[in-house]
Amino acid sequence: MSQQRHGSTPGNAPGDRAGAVTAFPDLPEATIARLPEYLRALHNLGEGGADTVSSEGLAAAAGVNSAKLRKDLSHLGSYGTRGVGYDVALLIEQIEYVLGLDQRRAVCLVGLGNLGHALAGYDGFASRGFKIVALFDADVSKVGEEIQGLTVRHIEDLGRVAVEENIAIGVIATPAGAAQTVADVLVDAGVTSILNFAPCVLSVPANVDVRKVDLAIELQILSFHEHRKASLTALPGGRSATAAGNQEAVGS
Ligand SMILES: NC(=O)c1ccc[n+]([C@@H]2O[C@H](COP(=O)([O-])OP(=O)(O)OC[C@H]3O[C@@H](n4cnc5c(N)ncnc54)[C@H](O)[C@@H]3O)[C@@H](O)[C@H]2O)c1
Repeated sequence: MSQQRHGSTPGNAPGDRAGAVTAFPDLPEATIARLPEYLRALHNLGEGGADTVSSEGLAAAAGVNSAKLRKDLSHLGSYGTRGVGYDVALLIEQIEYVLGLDQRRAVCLVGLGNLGHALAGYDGFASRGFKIVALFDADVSKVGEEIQGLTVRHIEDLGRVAVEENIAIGVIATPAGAAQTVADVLVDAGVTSILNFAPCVLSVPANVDVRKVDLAIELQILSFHEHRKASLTALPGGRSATAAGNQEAVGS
């Protein structure tokens, strides 16, 4: 098998955008979720001087199993070269193309409280294809504040600024009680992708994509795994005494 360039599979060639529009790869959600992990690992490998990487090497660097990785990359038409592996630069290009990272997306952030300040102050988004171009809050005492060279604007200005700045993605970092109102403002402004940090479900039109980030949910999932590990070690032959204590603590 040989590594195939974009275009060897219909519709994923950086140099063949017209084809891509007509046959954009229809990727499983789980694959889409892993592509950024591959990309991060590939950038690290490239910065470390690697030109090629085996599927096992990339899988280990991305923290997934290699069969899953090969399957994921086959969706992009990328199979690697037997005995050589994947071309790091080419694979970066392919993944960035599929994720749409070859176009820098303008992002706005709504809610400049504790979380909003941390997000606005983070300089790692730009290197990964995103630029925060506008900040909004409803609290007049925050309007006018400068954060990382941007001035906090009033939420009432969002509609106008979204058009001026061609904002593609809106990040919500307001309390849950305000998040739906903010989502409505974003949707009315033509924003079709929302990243929601508020712990609530948003109601949006079908053409709007919402991703939710909830650290409490992640902790609850880890809690489940802790609980399960404790249950297993409590079985005969396991570390029952310690496990029983853990299980009680997790389950309480
Ligand atoms: N996803 C996570 O893992 C995670 C972690 C921490 C906090 N959060 C959530 O993030 C949100 C923000 O948390 P925080 O600690 O920064 O809160 P905060 O109270 O410090 O800040 C909220 C900000 O939103 C602004 N705001 C309120 N209503 C608004 C509106 N209608 N339009 C524009 N701005 C408005 C407030 O003026 C304030 O500046 C909360 O919903 C919180 O539960 C999520």
